[in-house]
Amino acid sequence: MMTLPAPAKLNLFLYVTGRRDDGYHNLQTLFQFLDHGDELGFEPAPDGELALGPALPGLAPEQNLIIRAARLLQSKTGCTKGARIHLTKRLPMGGGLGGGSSDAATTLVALNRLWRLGLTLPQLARLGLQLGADVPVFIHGQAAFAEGVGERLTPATPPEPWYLVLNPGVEVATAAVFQDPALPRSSPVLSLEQRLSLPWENDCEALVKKRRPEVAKLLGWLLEYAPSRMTGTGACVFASFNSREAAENVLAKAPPGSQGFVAKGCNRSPLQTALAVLDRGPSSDKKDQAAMA
Ligand SMILES: C[C@](O)(CO)[C@H](O)COP(=O)(O)OP(=O)(O)OC[C@H]1O[C@@H](n2ccc(N)nc2=O)[C@H](O)[C@@H]1O
Ligand SMILES: Nc1ncnc2c1ncn2[C@@H]1O[C@H](COP(=O)(O)OP(=O)(O)OP(=O)(O)O)[C@@H](O)[C@H]1O
Repeated sequence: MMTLPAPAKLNLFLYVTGRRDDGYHNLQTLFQFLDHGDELGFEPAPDGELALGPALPGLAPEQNLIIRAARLLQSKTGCTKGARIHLTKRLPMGGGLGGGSSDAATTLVALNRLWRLGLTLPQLARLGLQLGADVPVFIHGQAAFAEGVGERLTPATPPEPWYLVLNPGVEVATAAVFQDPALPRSSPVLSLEQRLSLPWENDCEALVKKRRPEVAKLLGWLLEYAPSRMTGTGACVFASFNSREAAENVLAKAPPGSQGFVAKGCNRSPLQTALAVLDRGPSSDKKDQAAMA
């Protein structure tokens, strides 16, 4: 079984700079990964068979981005191989942590290896974009300033603090936020340097706080302890700390009904780190040990 992580992302800032003719929005956002997320296991299966378990409540397997990613890869390459996929779901759905997109990205990268298709990361990222605006950054696996709908990526190296992520327990549909007439859509297009030097904000935050009092309440609570924001289109909120211990101390006091976790910000995706370990293989570990002895 090939086991690989599907990490969460945070949008450290998120500005909406305009609406395109197709209804999608141009953004300027800073993506960073977390060392916390879902986990996927992949095993070969015959005759193009695709099986996924356990099922996610309320989501038919054919709608799951994991199966959609696998089918897309089969149809684009004509591959007739199959896979059995095991999903350990840890990320809240509709939480703004990109769980579905990350699952799709890990599936594309893993099956490209399992089925020996030889697609490059840019080719996989182009395929992934058909599944969701956030999929390409998960495939490239490097923290990035994203523009366009999220597909134009410039690598970035923001600080890597500890984060406390809190989930108010409500699901926010991304499409509903982008369709809302009250969403501000005219932030200026600035350079990465300008964006980094200005305060980091999220253009969706005020609207979601208004529509979802649970988000407003939790963010208000968290702001008492540390600088805090919403990620993506919500509903999760996050605050940064200098140490794991400081973040865990605040988690221990979190209001009843909220759920959360502490994780480290990573500019290199845990998926890339796991793939590098796979590539090195057990034999090169032994060689390293021998070289160090
Ligand atoms: C807002 C972010 O979370 C920032 O990371 C993402 O850009 C959202 O990415 P995602 O969940 O992969 O979104 P998609 O599945 O591609 O799109 C969901 C819906 O959100 C809207 N949408 C999404 C991304 C974008 N740049 N403009 C949009 O208007 C579209 O109505 C779309 O139908
Ligand atoms: N493997 C999957 N994991 C989670 N959601 C999935 C998956 N496949 C399909 N979905 C659908 O996608 C929707 C959004 O899920 P996701 O967890 O990616 O939201 P999100 O964290 O808000 O993402 P983003 O920040 O990219 O908007 C879910 O409500 C669900 O209907």
